[in-house]
Amino acid sequence: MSGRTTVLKPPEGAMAPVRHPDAPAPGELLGAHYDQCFGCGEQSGGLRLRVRAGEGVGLTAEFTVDAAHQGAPGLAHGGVLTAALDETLGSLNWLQRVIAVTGRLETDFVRPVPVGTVLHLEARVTAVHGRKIYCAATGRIGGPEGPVAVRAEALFIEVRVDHFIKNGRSEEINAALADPDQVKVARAFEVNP
Ligand SMILES: CCCCCCCC(=O)SCCNC(=O)CCNC(=O)[C@H](O)C(C)(C)COP(=O)(O)OP(=O)(O)OC[C@H]1O[C@@H](n2cnc3c(N)ncnc32)[C@H](O)[C@@H]1OP(=O)(O)O
Repeated sequence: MSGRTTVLKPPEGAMAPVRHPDAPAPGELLGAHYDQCFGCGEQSGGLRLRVRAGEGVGLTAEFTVDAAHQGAPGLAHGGVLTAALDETLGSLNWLQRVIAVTGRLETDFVRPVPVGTVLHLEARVTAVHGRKIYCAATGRIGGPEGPVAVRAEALFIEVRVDHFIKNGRSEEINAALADPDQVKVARAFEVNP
């Protein structure tokens, strides 16, 4: 028995995900979509996640747990590990060229993750039904084939770019829109150019 909520099970009629023909090639580093992003940006205390496109609608990522990510002494905080899973899963949308946000995310914490550990993440979209994108991820320690420390299933919901413009604080929205680099502007709002 998985114990997962049924909303994370793709309904009858769900389709296989489709990789966009212009998606980054397998092995290609995706880079930060927004330099202030807690997950993939460079600011101190953030996760500085490095994500690479994989085959199909799948990818891999690495996250190094540092002292700023602790919960218990010497161990990663569970919320930080969930954030790493969320960011990794969110990056899948780049491969489909869809703008989507996390609606629901359920995490299993299988093993404690010490500070200094590199978490090797792998994520894939399992199904799509209308605006709903079903996906799953694992995080392993000790290497990409090491034991699973965390895993998650999630449901992302496709949104329009207005979702960010309407809901984000105007200070950051205006600053992001004012960037002369139009590629950076598009990426900040999760539209993979
Ligand atoms: C490179 C990318 C990096 C990305 C960073 C990582 C991703 C993130 O962390 S994104 C930030 C966190 N998420 C958010 O802030 C989202 C906040 N929530 C919202 O804005 C809205 O609730 C939103 C957009 C998810 C859904 O609202 P709305 O567009 O009105 O959709 P709505 O009509 O209610 O629902 C659409 C469908 O989704 C389902 N749904 C919506 N929310 C959920 C949920 N939480 N759980 C299960 N199902 C849901 C609905 O049941 C409905 O299903 P159906 O079509 O079968 O009836």
